[in-house]
Amino acid sequence: MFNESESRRPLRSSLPSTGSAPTHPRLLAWLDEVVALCRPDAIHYCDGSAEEADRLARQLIESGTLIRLNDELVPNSVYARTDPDDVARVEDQTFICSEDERNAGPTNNWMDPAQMKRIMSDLYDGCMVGRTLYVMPFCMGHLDAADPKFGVEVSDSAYVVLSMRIMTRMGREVLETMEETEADFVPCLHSVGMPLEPGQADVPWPCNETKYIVHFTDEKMVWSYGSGYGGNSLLGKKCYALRIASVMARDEGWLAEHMLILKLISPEGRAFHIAAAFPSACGKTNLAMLDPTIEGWRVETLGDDIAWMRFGQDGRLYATNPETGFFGVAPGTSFETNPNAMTAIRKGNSIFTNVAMTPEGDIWWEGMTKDKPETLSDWKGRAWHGKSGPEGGRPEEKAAHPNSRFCTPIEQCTILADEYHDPAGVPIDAIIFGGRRENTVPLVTQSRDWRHGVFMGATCSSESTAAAKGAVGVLRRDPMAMLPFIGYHVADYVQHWIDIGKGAEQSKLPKIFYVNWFRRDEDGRFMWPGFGENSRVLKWIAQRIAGEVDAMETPIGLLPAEGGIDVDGLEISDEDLAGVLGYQEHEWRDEVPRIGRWFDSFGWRLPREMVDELLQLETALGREMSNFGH
Ligand SMILES: Nc1nc2c(ncn2[C@@H]2O[C@H](COP(=O)(O)OP(=O)(O)OP(=O)(O)O)[C@@H](O)[C@H]2O)c(=O)[nH]1
Ligand SMILES: O=C([O-])CC(=O)C(=O)O
Ligand SMILES: [Mn+2]
Repeated sequence: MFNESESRRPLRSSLPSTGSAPTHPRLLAWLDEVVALCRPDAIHYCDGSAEEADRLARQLIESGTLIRLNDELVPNSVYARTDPDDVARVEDQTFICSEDERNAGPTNNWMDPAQMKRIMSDLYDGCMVGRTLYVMPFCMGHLDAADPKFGVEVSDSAYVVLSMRIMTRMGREVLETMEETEADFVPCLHSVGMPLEPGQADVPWPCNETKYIVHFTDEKMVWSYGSGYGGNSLLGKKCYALRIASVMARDEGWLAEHMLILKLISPEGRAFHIAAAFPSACGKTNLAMLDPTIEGWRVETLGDDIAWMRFGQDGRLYATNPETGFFGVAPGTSFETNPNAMTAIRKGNSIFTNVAMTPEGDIWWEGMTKDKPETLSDWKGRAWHGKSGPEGGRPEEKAAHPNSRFCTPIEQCTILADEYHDPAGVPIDAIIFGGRRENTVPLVTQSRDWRHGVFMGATCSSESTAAAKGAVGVLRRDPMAMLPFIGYHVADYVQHWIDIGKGAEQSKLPKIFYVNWFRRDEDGRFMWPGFGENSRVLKWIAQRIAGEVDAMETPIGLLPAEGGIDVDGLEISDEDLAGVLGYQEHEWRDEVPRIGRWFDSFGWRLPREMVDELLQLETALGREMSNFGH
């Protein structure tokens, strides 16, 4: 695959190695090529064991990449500070390299796969000199799933090994299953892009200014170079479970989505399964672990970031979480906002990246406690005293990077639903789309039907966050919260959603809702308290599914009727409540041409159904305008 066969290149078999080598023929052939190209000094075949993780953590602590945290406060946990320029996904440098440019579509960067391979092979040439190559067989989803999805990540970063072990099923058992069943796998090649010459000292966070996150979607292969940060380096997550899997899902008739999965249980004990898509840093982890403020209602967690949904024998859509950990946004997480996440985190066995640290060796971030500790060392390693900000910095700086993260095993979540362990997953009753909009989009809207729901998802928009490099707070369309993760043409993706609905028995399809927790008043204050109070919206959704409450038909969809949302005991002014629940016609009249321009960008592949929906919205708004005479 690299068009290289020079004899000076090292042979894998001549390298010092630890762990047991695979026998899988395709894997061996691929490893031979990687070794010849990247030229690591040694190779380690990961077994995924706790002993292996311990050993690697100790090495990384010694070399200065990791700091051990206080065992009494966060047991068995470590802390990493990245290079200040390697803190988020790099969407500009993320590519979908399909053979045919037209299949990448207008929302992805594209390059000819052969050209990309030439560029990256030059970068990979000798990129692991002085380093160890780690081989990580992994499985996204259950090993005993009907159609298990295997991958093998090879990386020169032990931080990646420790993180992959938390986030995926990784190691010996996976390899054995792959070998026994002669299963194919997605090759995922990762390098931090910083070789070490003999005698050259390493830096705490090796990376390269040049970064590429590349998906060969026809071949089903991932190449990542230059970044050690989560979404760029843990290749099972966004690269495989969303970008590559979305292509598989299109071809095989299922859905790979950027969604949390939760189980909502009513006071009578009735269970509702809900999948919800919000863009990065817009509230998936928080909703997945929600602690309801309303009497008698409970939430159990199934997943907080990725959902794979397939039709079951009974014609219903079943969701599974292919991951085994949380890679959650730290700032804003507290015992008040997300007690379940805090409890899971406090059990330890976690990796914290770019948070702040107290002198006692505890973690801290903005929003964790009301008051900032007196002394801290921040995510850049600078000392903080009192309120004055970092030494040599500005007082308004944050001690934890806004995209700092905790990486924690999902099993530590005390409200994990039993069904998480079921390879068949859970039947989904409702799908929620959402975004971060300071205006226009009401707290909750139900779609009239599947097609209208797909329209809501396809036109979903959000203000950008710190989860990706670039300006924060810029409004962009983010279809189904998948904008950075669709592995093919966005129009075909929306068509796929429409087709999923067409092929199904309508009454068995999940109901679709659109929510917005982020509406603000003129002073920029959030009008809806959010977090645990979002349970009031979930209750309305459950009651809609059960047919227990009425809704109001409006041009934009079905809104809660007067008194429909349970606000018993909620501290909210009538003005704020009306402000979040209602919709402003003038805002929607402004929204229609924006949606039109968004759809224009799809080109001729834009599904006809979406044009119809937009026309219907426009007409309904027009009619409404004349009805009310303004
Ligand atoms: N105002 C408000 N903020 C919220 C709410 N839910 C979450 N947030 C904030 O949104 C930010 C991100 O929330 P997360 O739940 O971590 O987002 P996510 O969608 O899981 O993010 P990724 O892991 O990047 O995919 C945090 O700062 C939260 O405090 C809410 O209901 N209201
Ligand atoms: O992928 C990452 O780095 C973190 C994440 O969940 C997201 O950005 O949606
Ligand atoms: Mn995410």
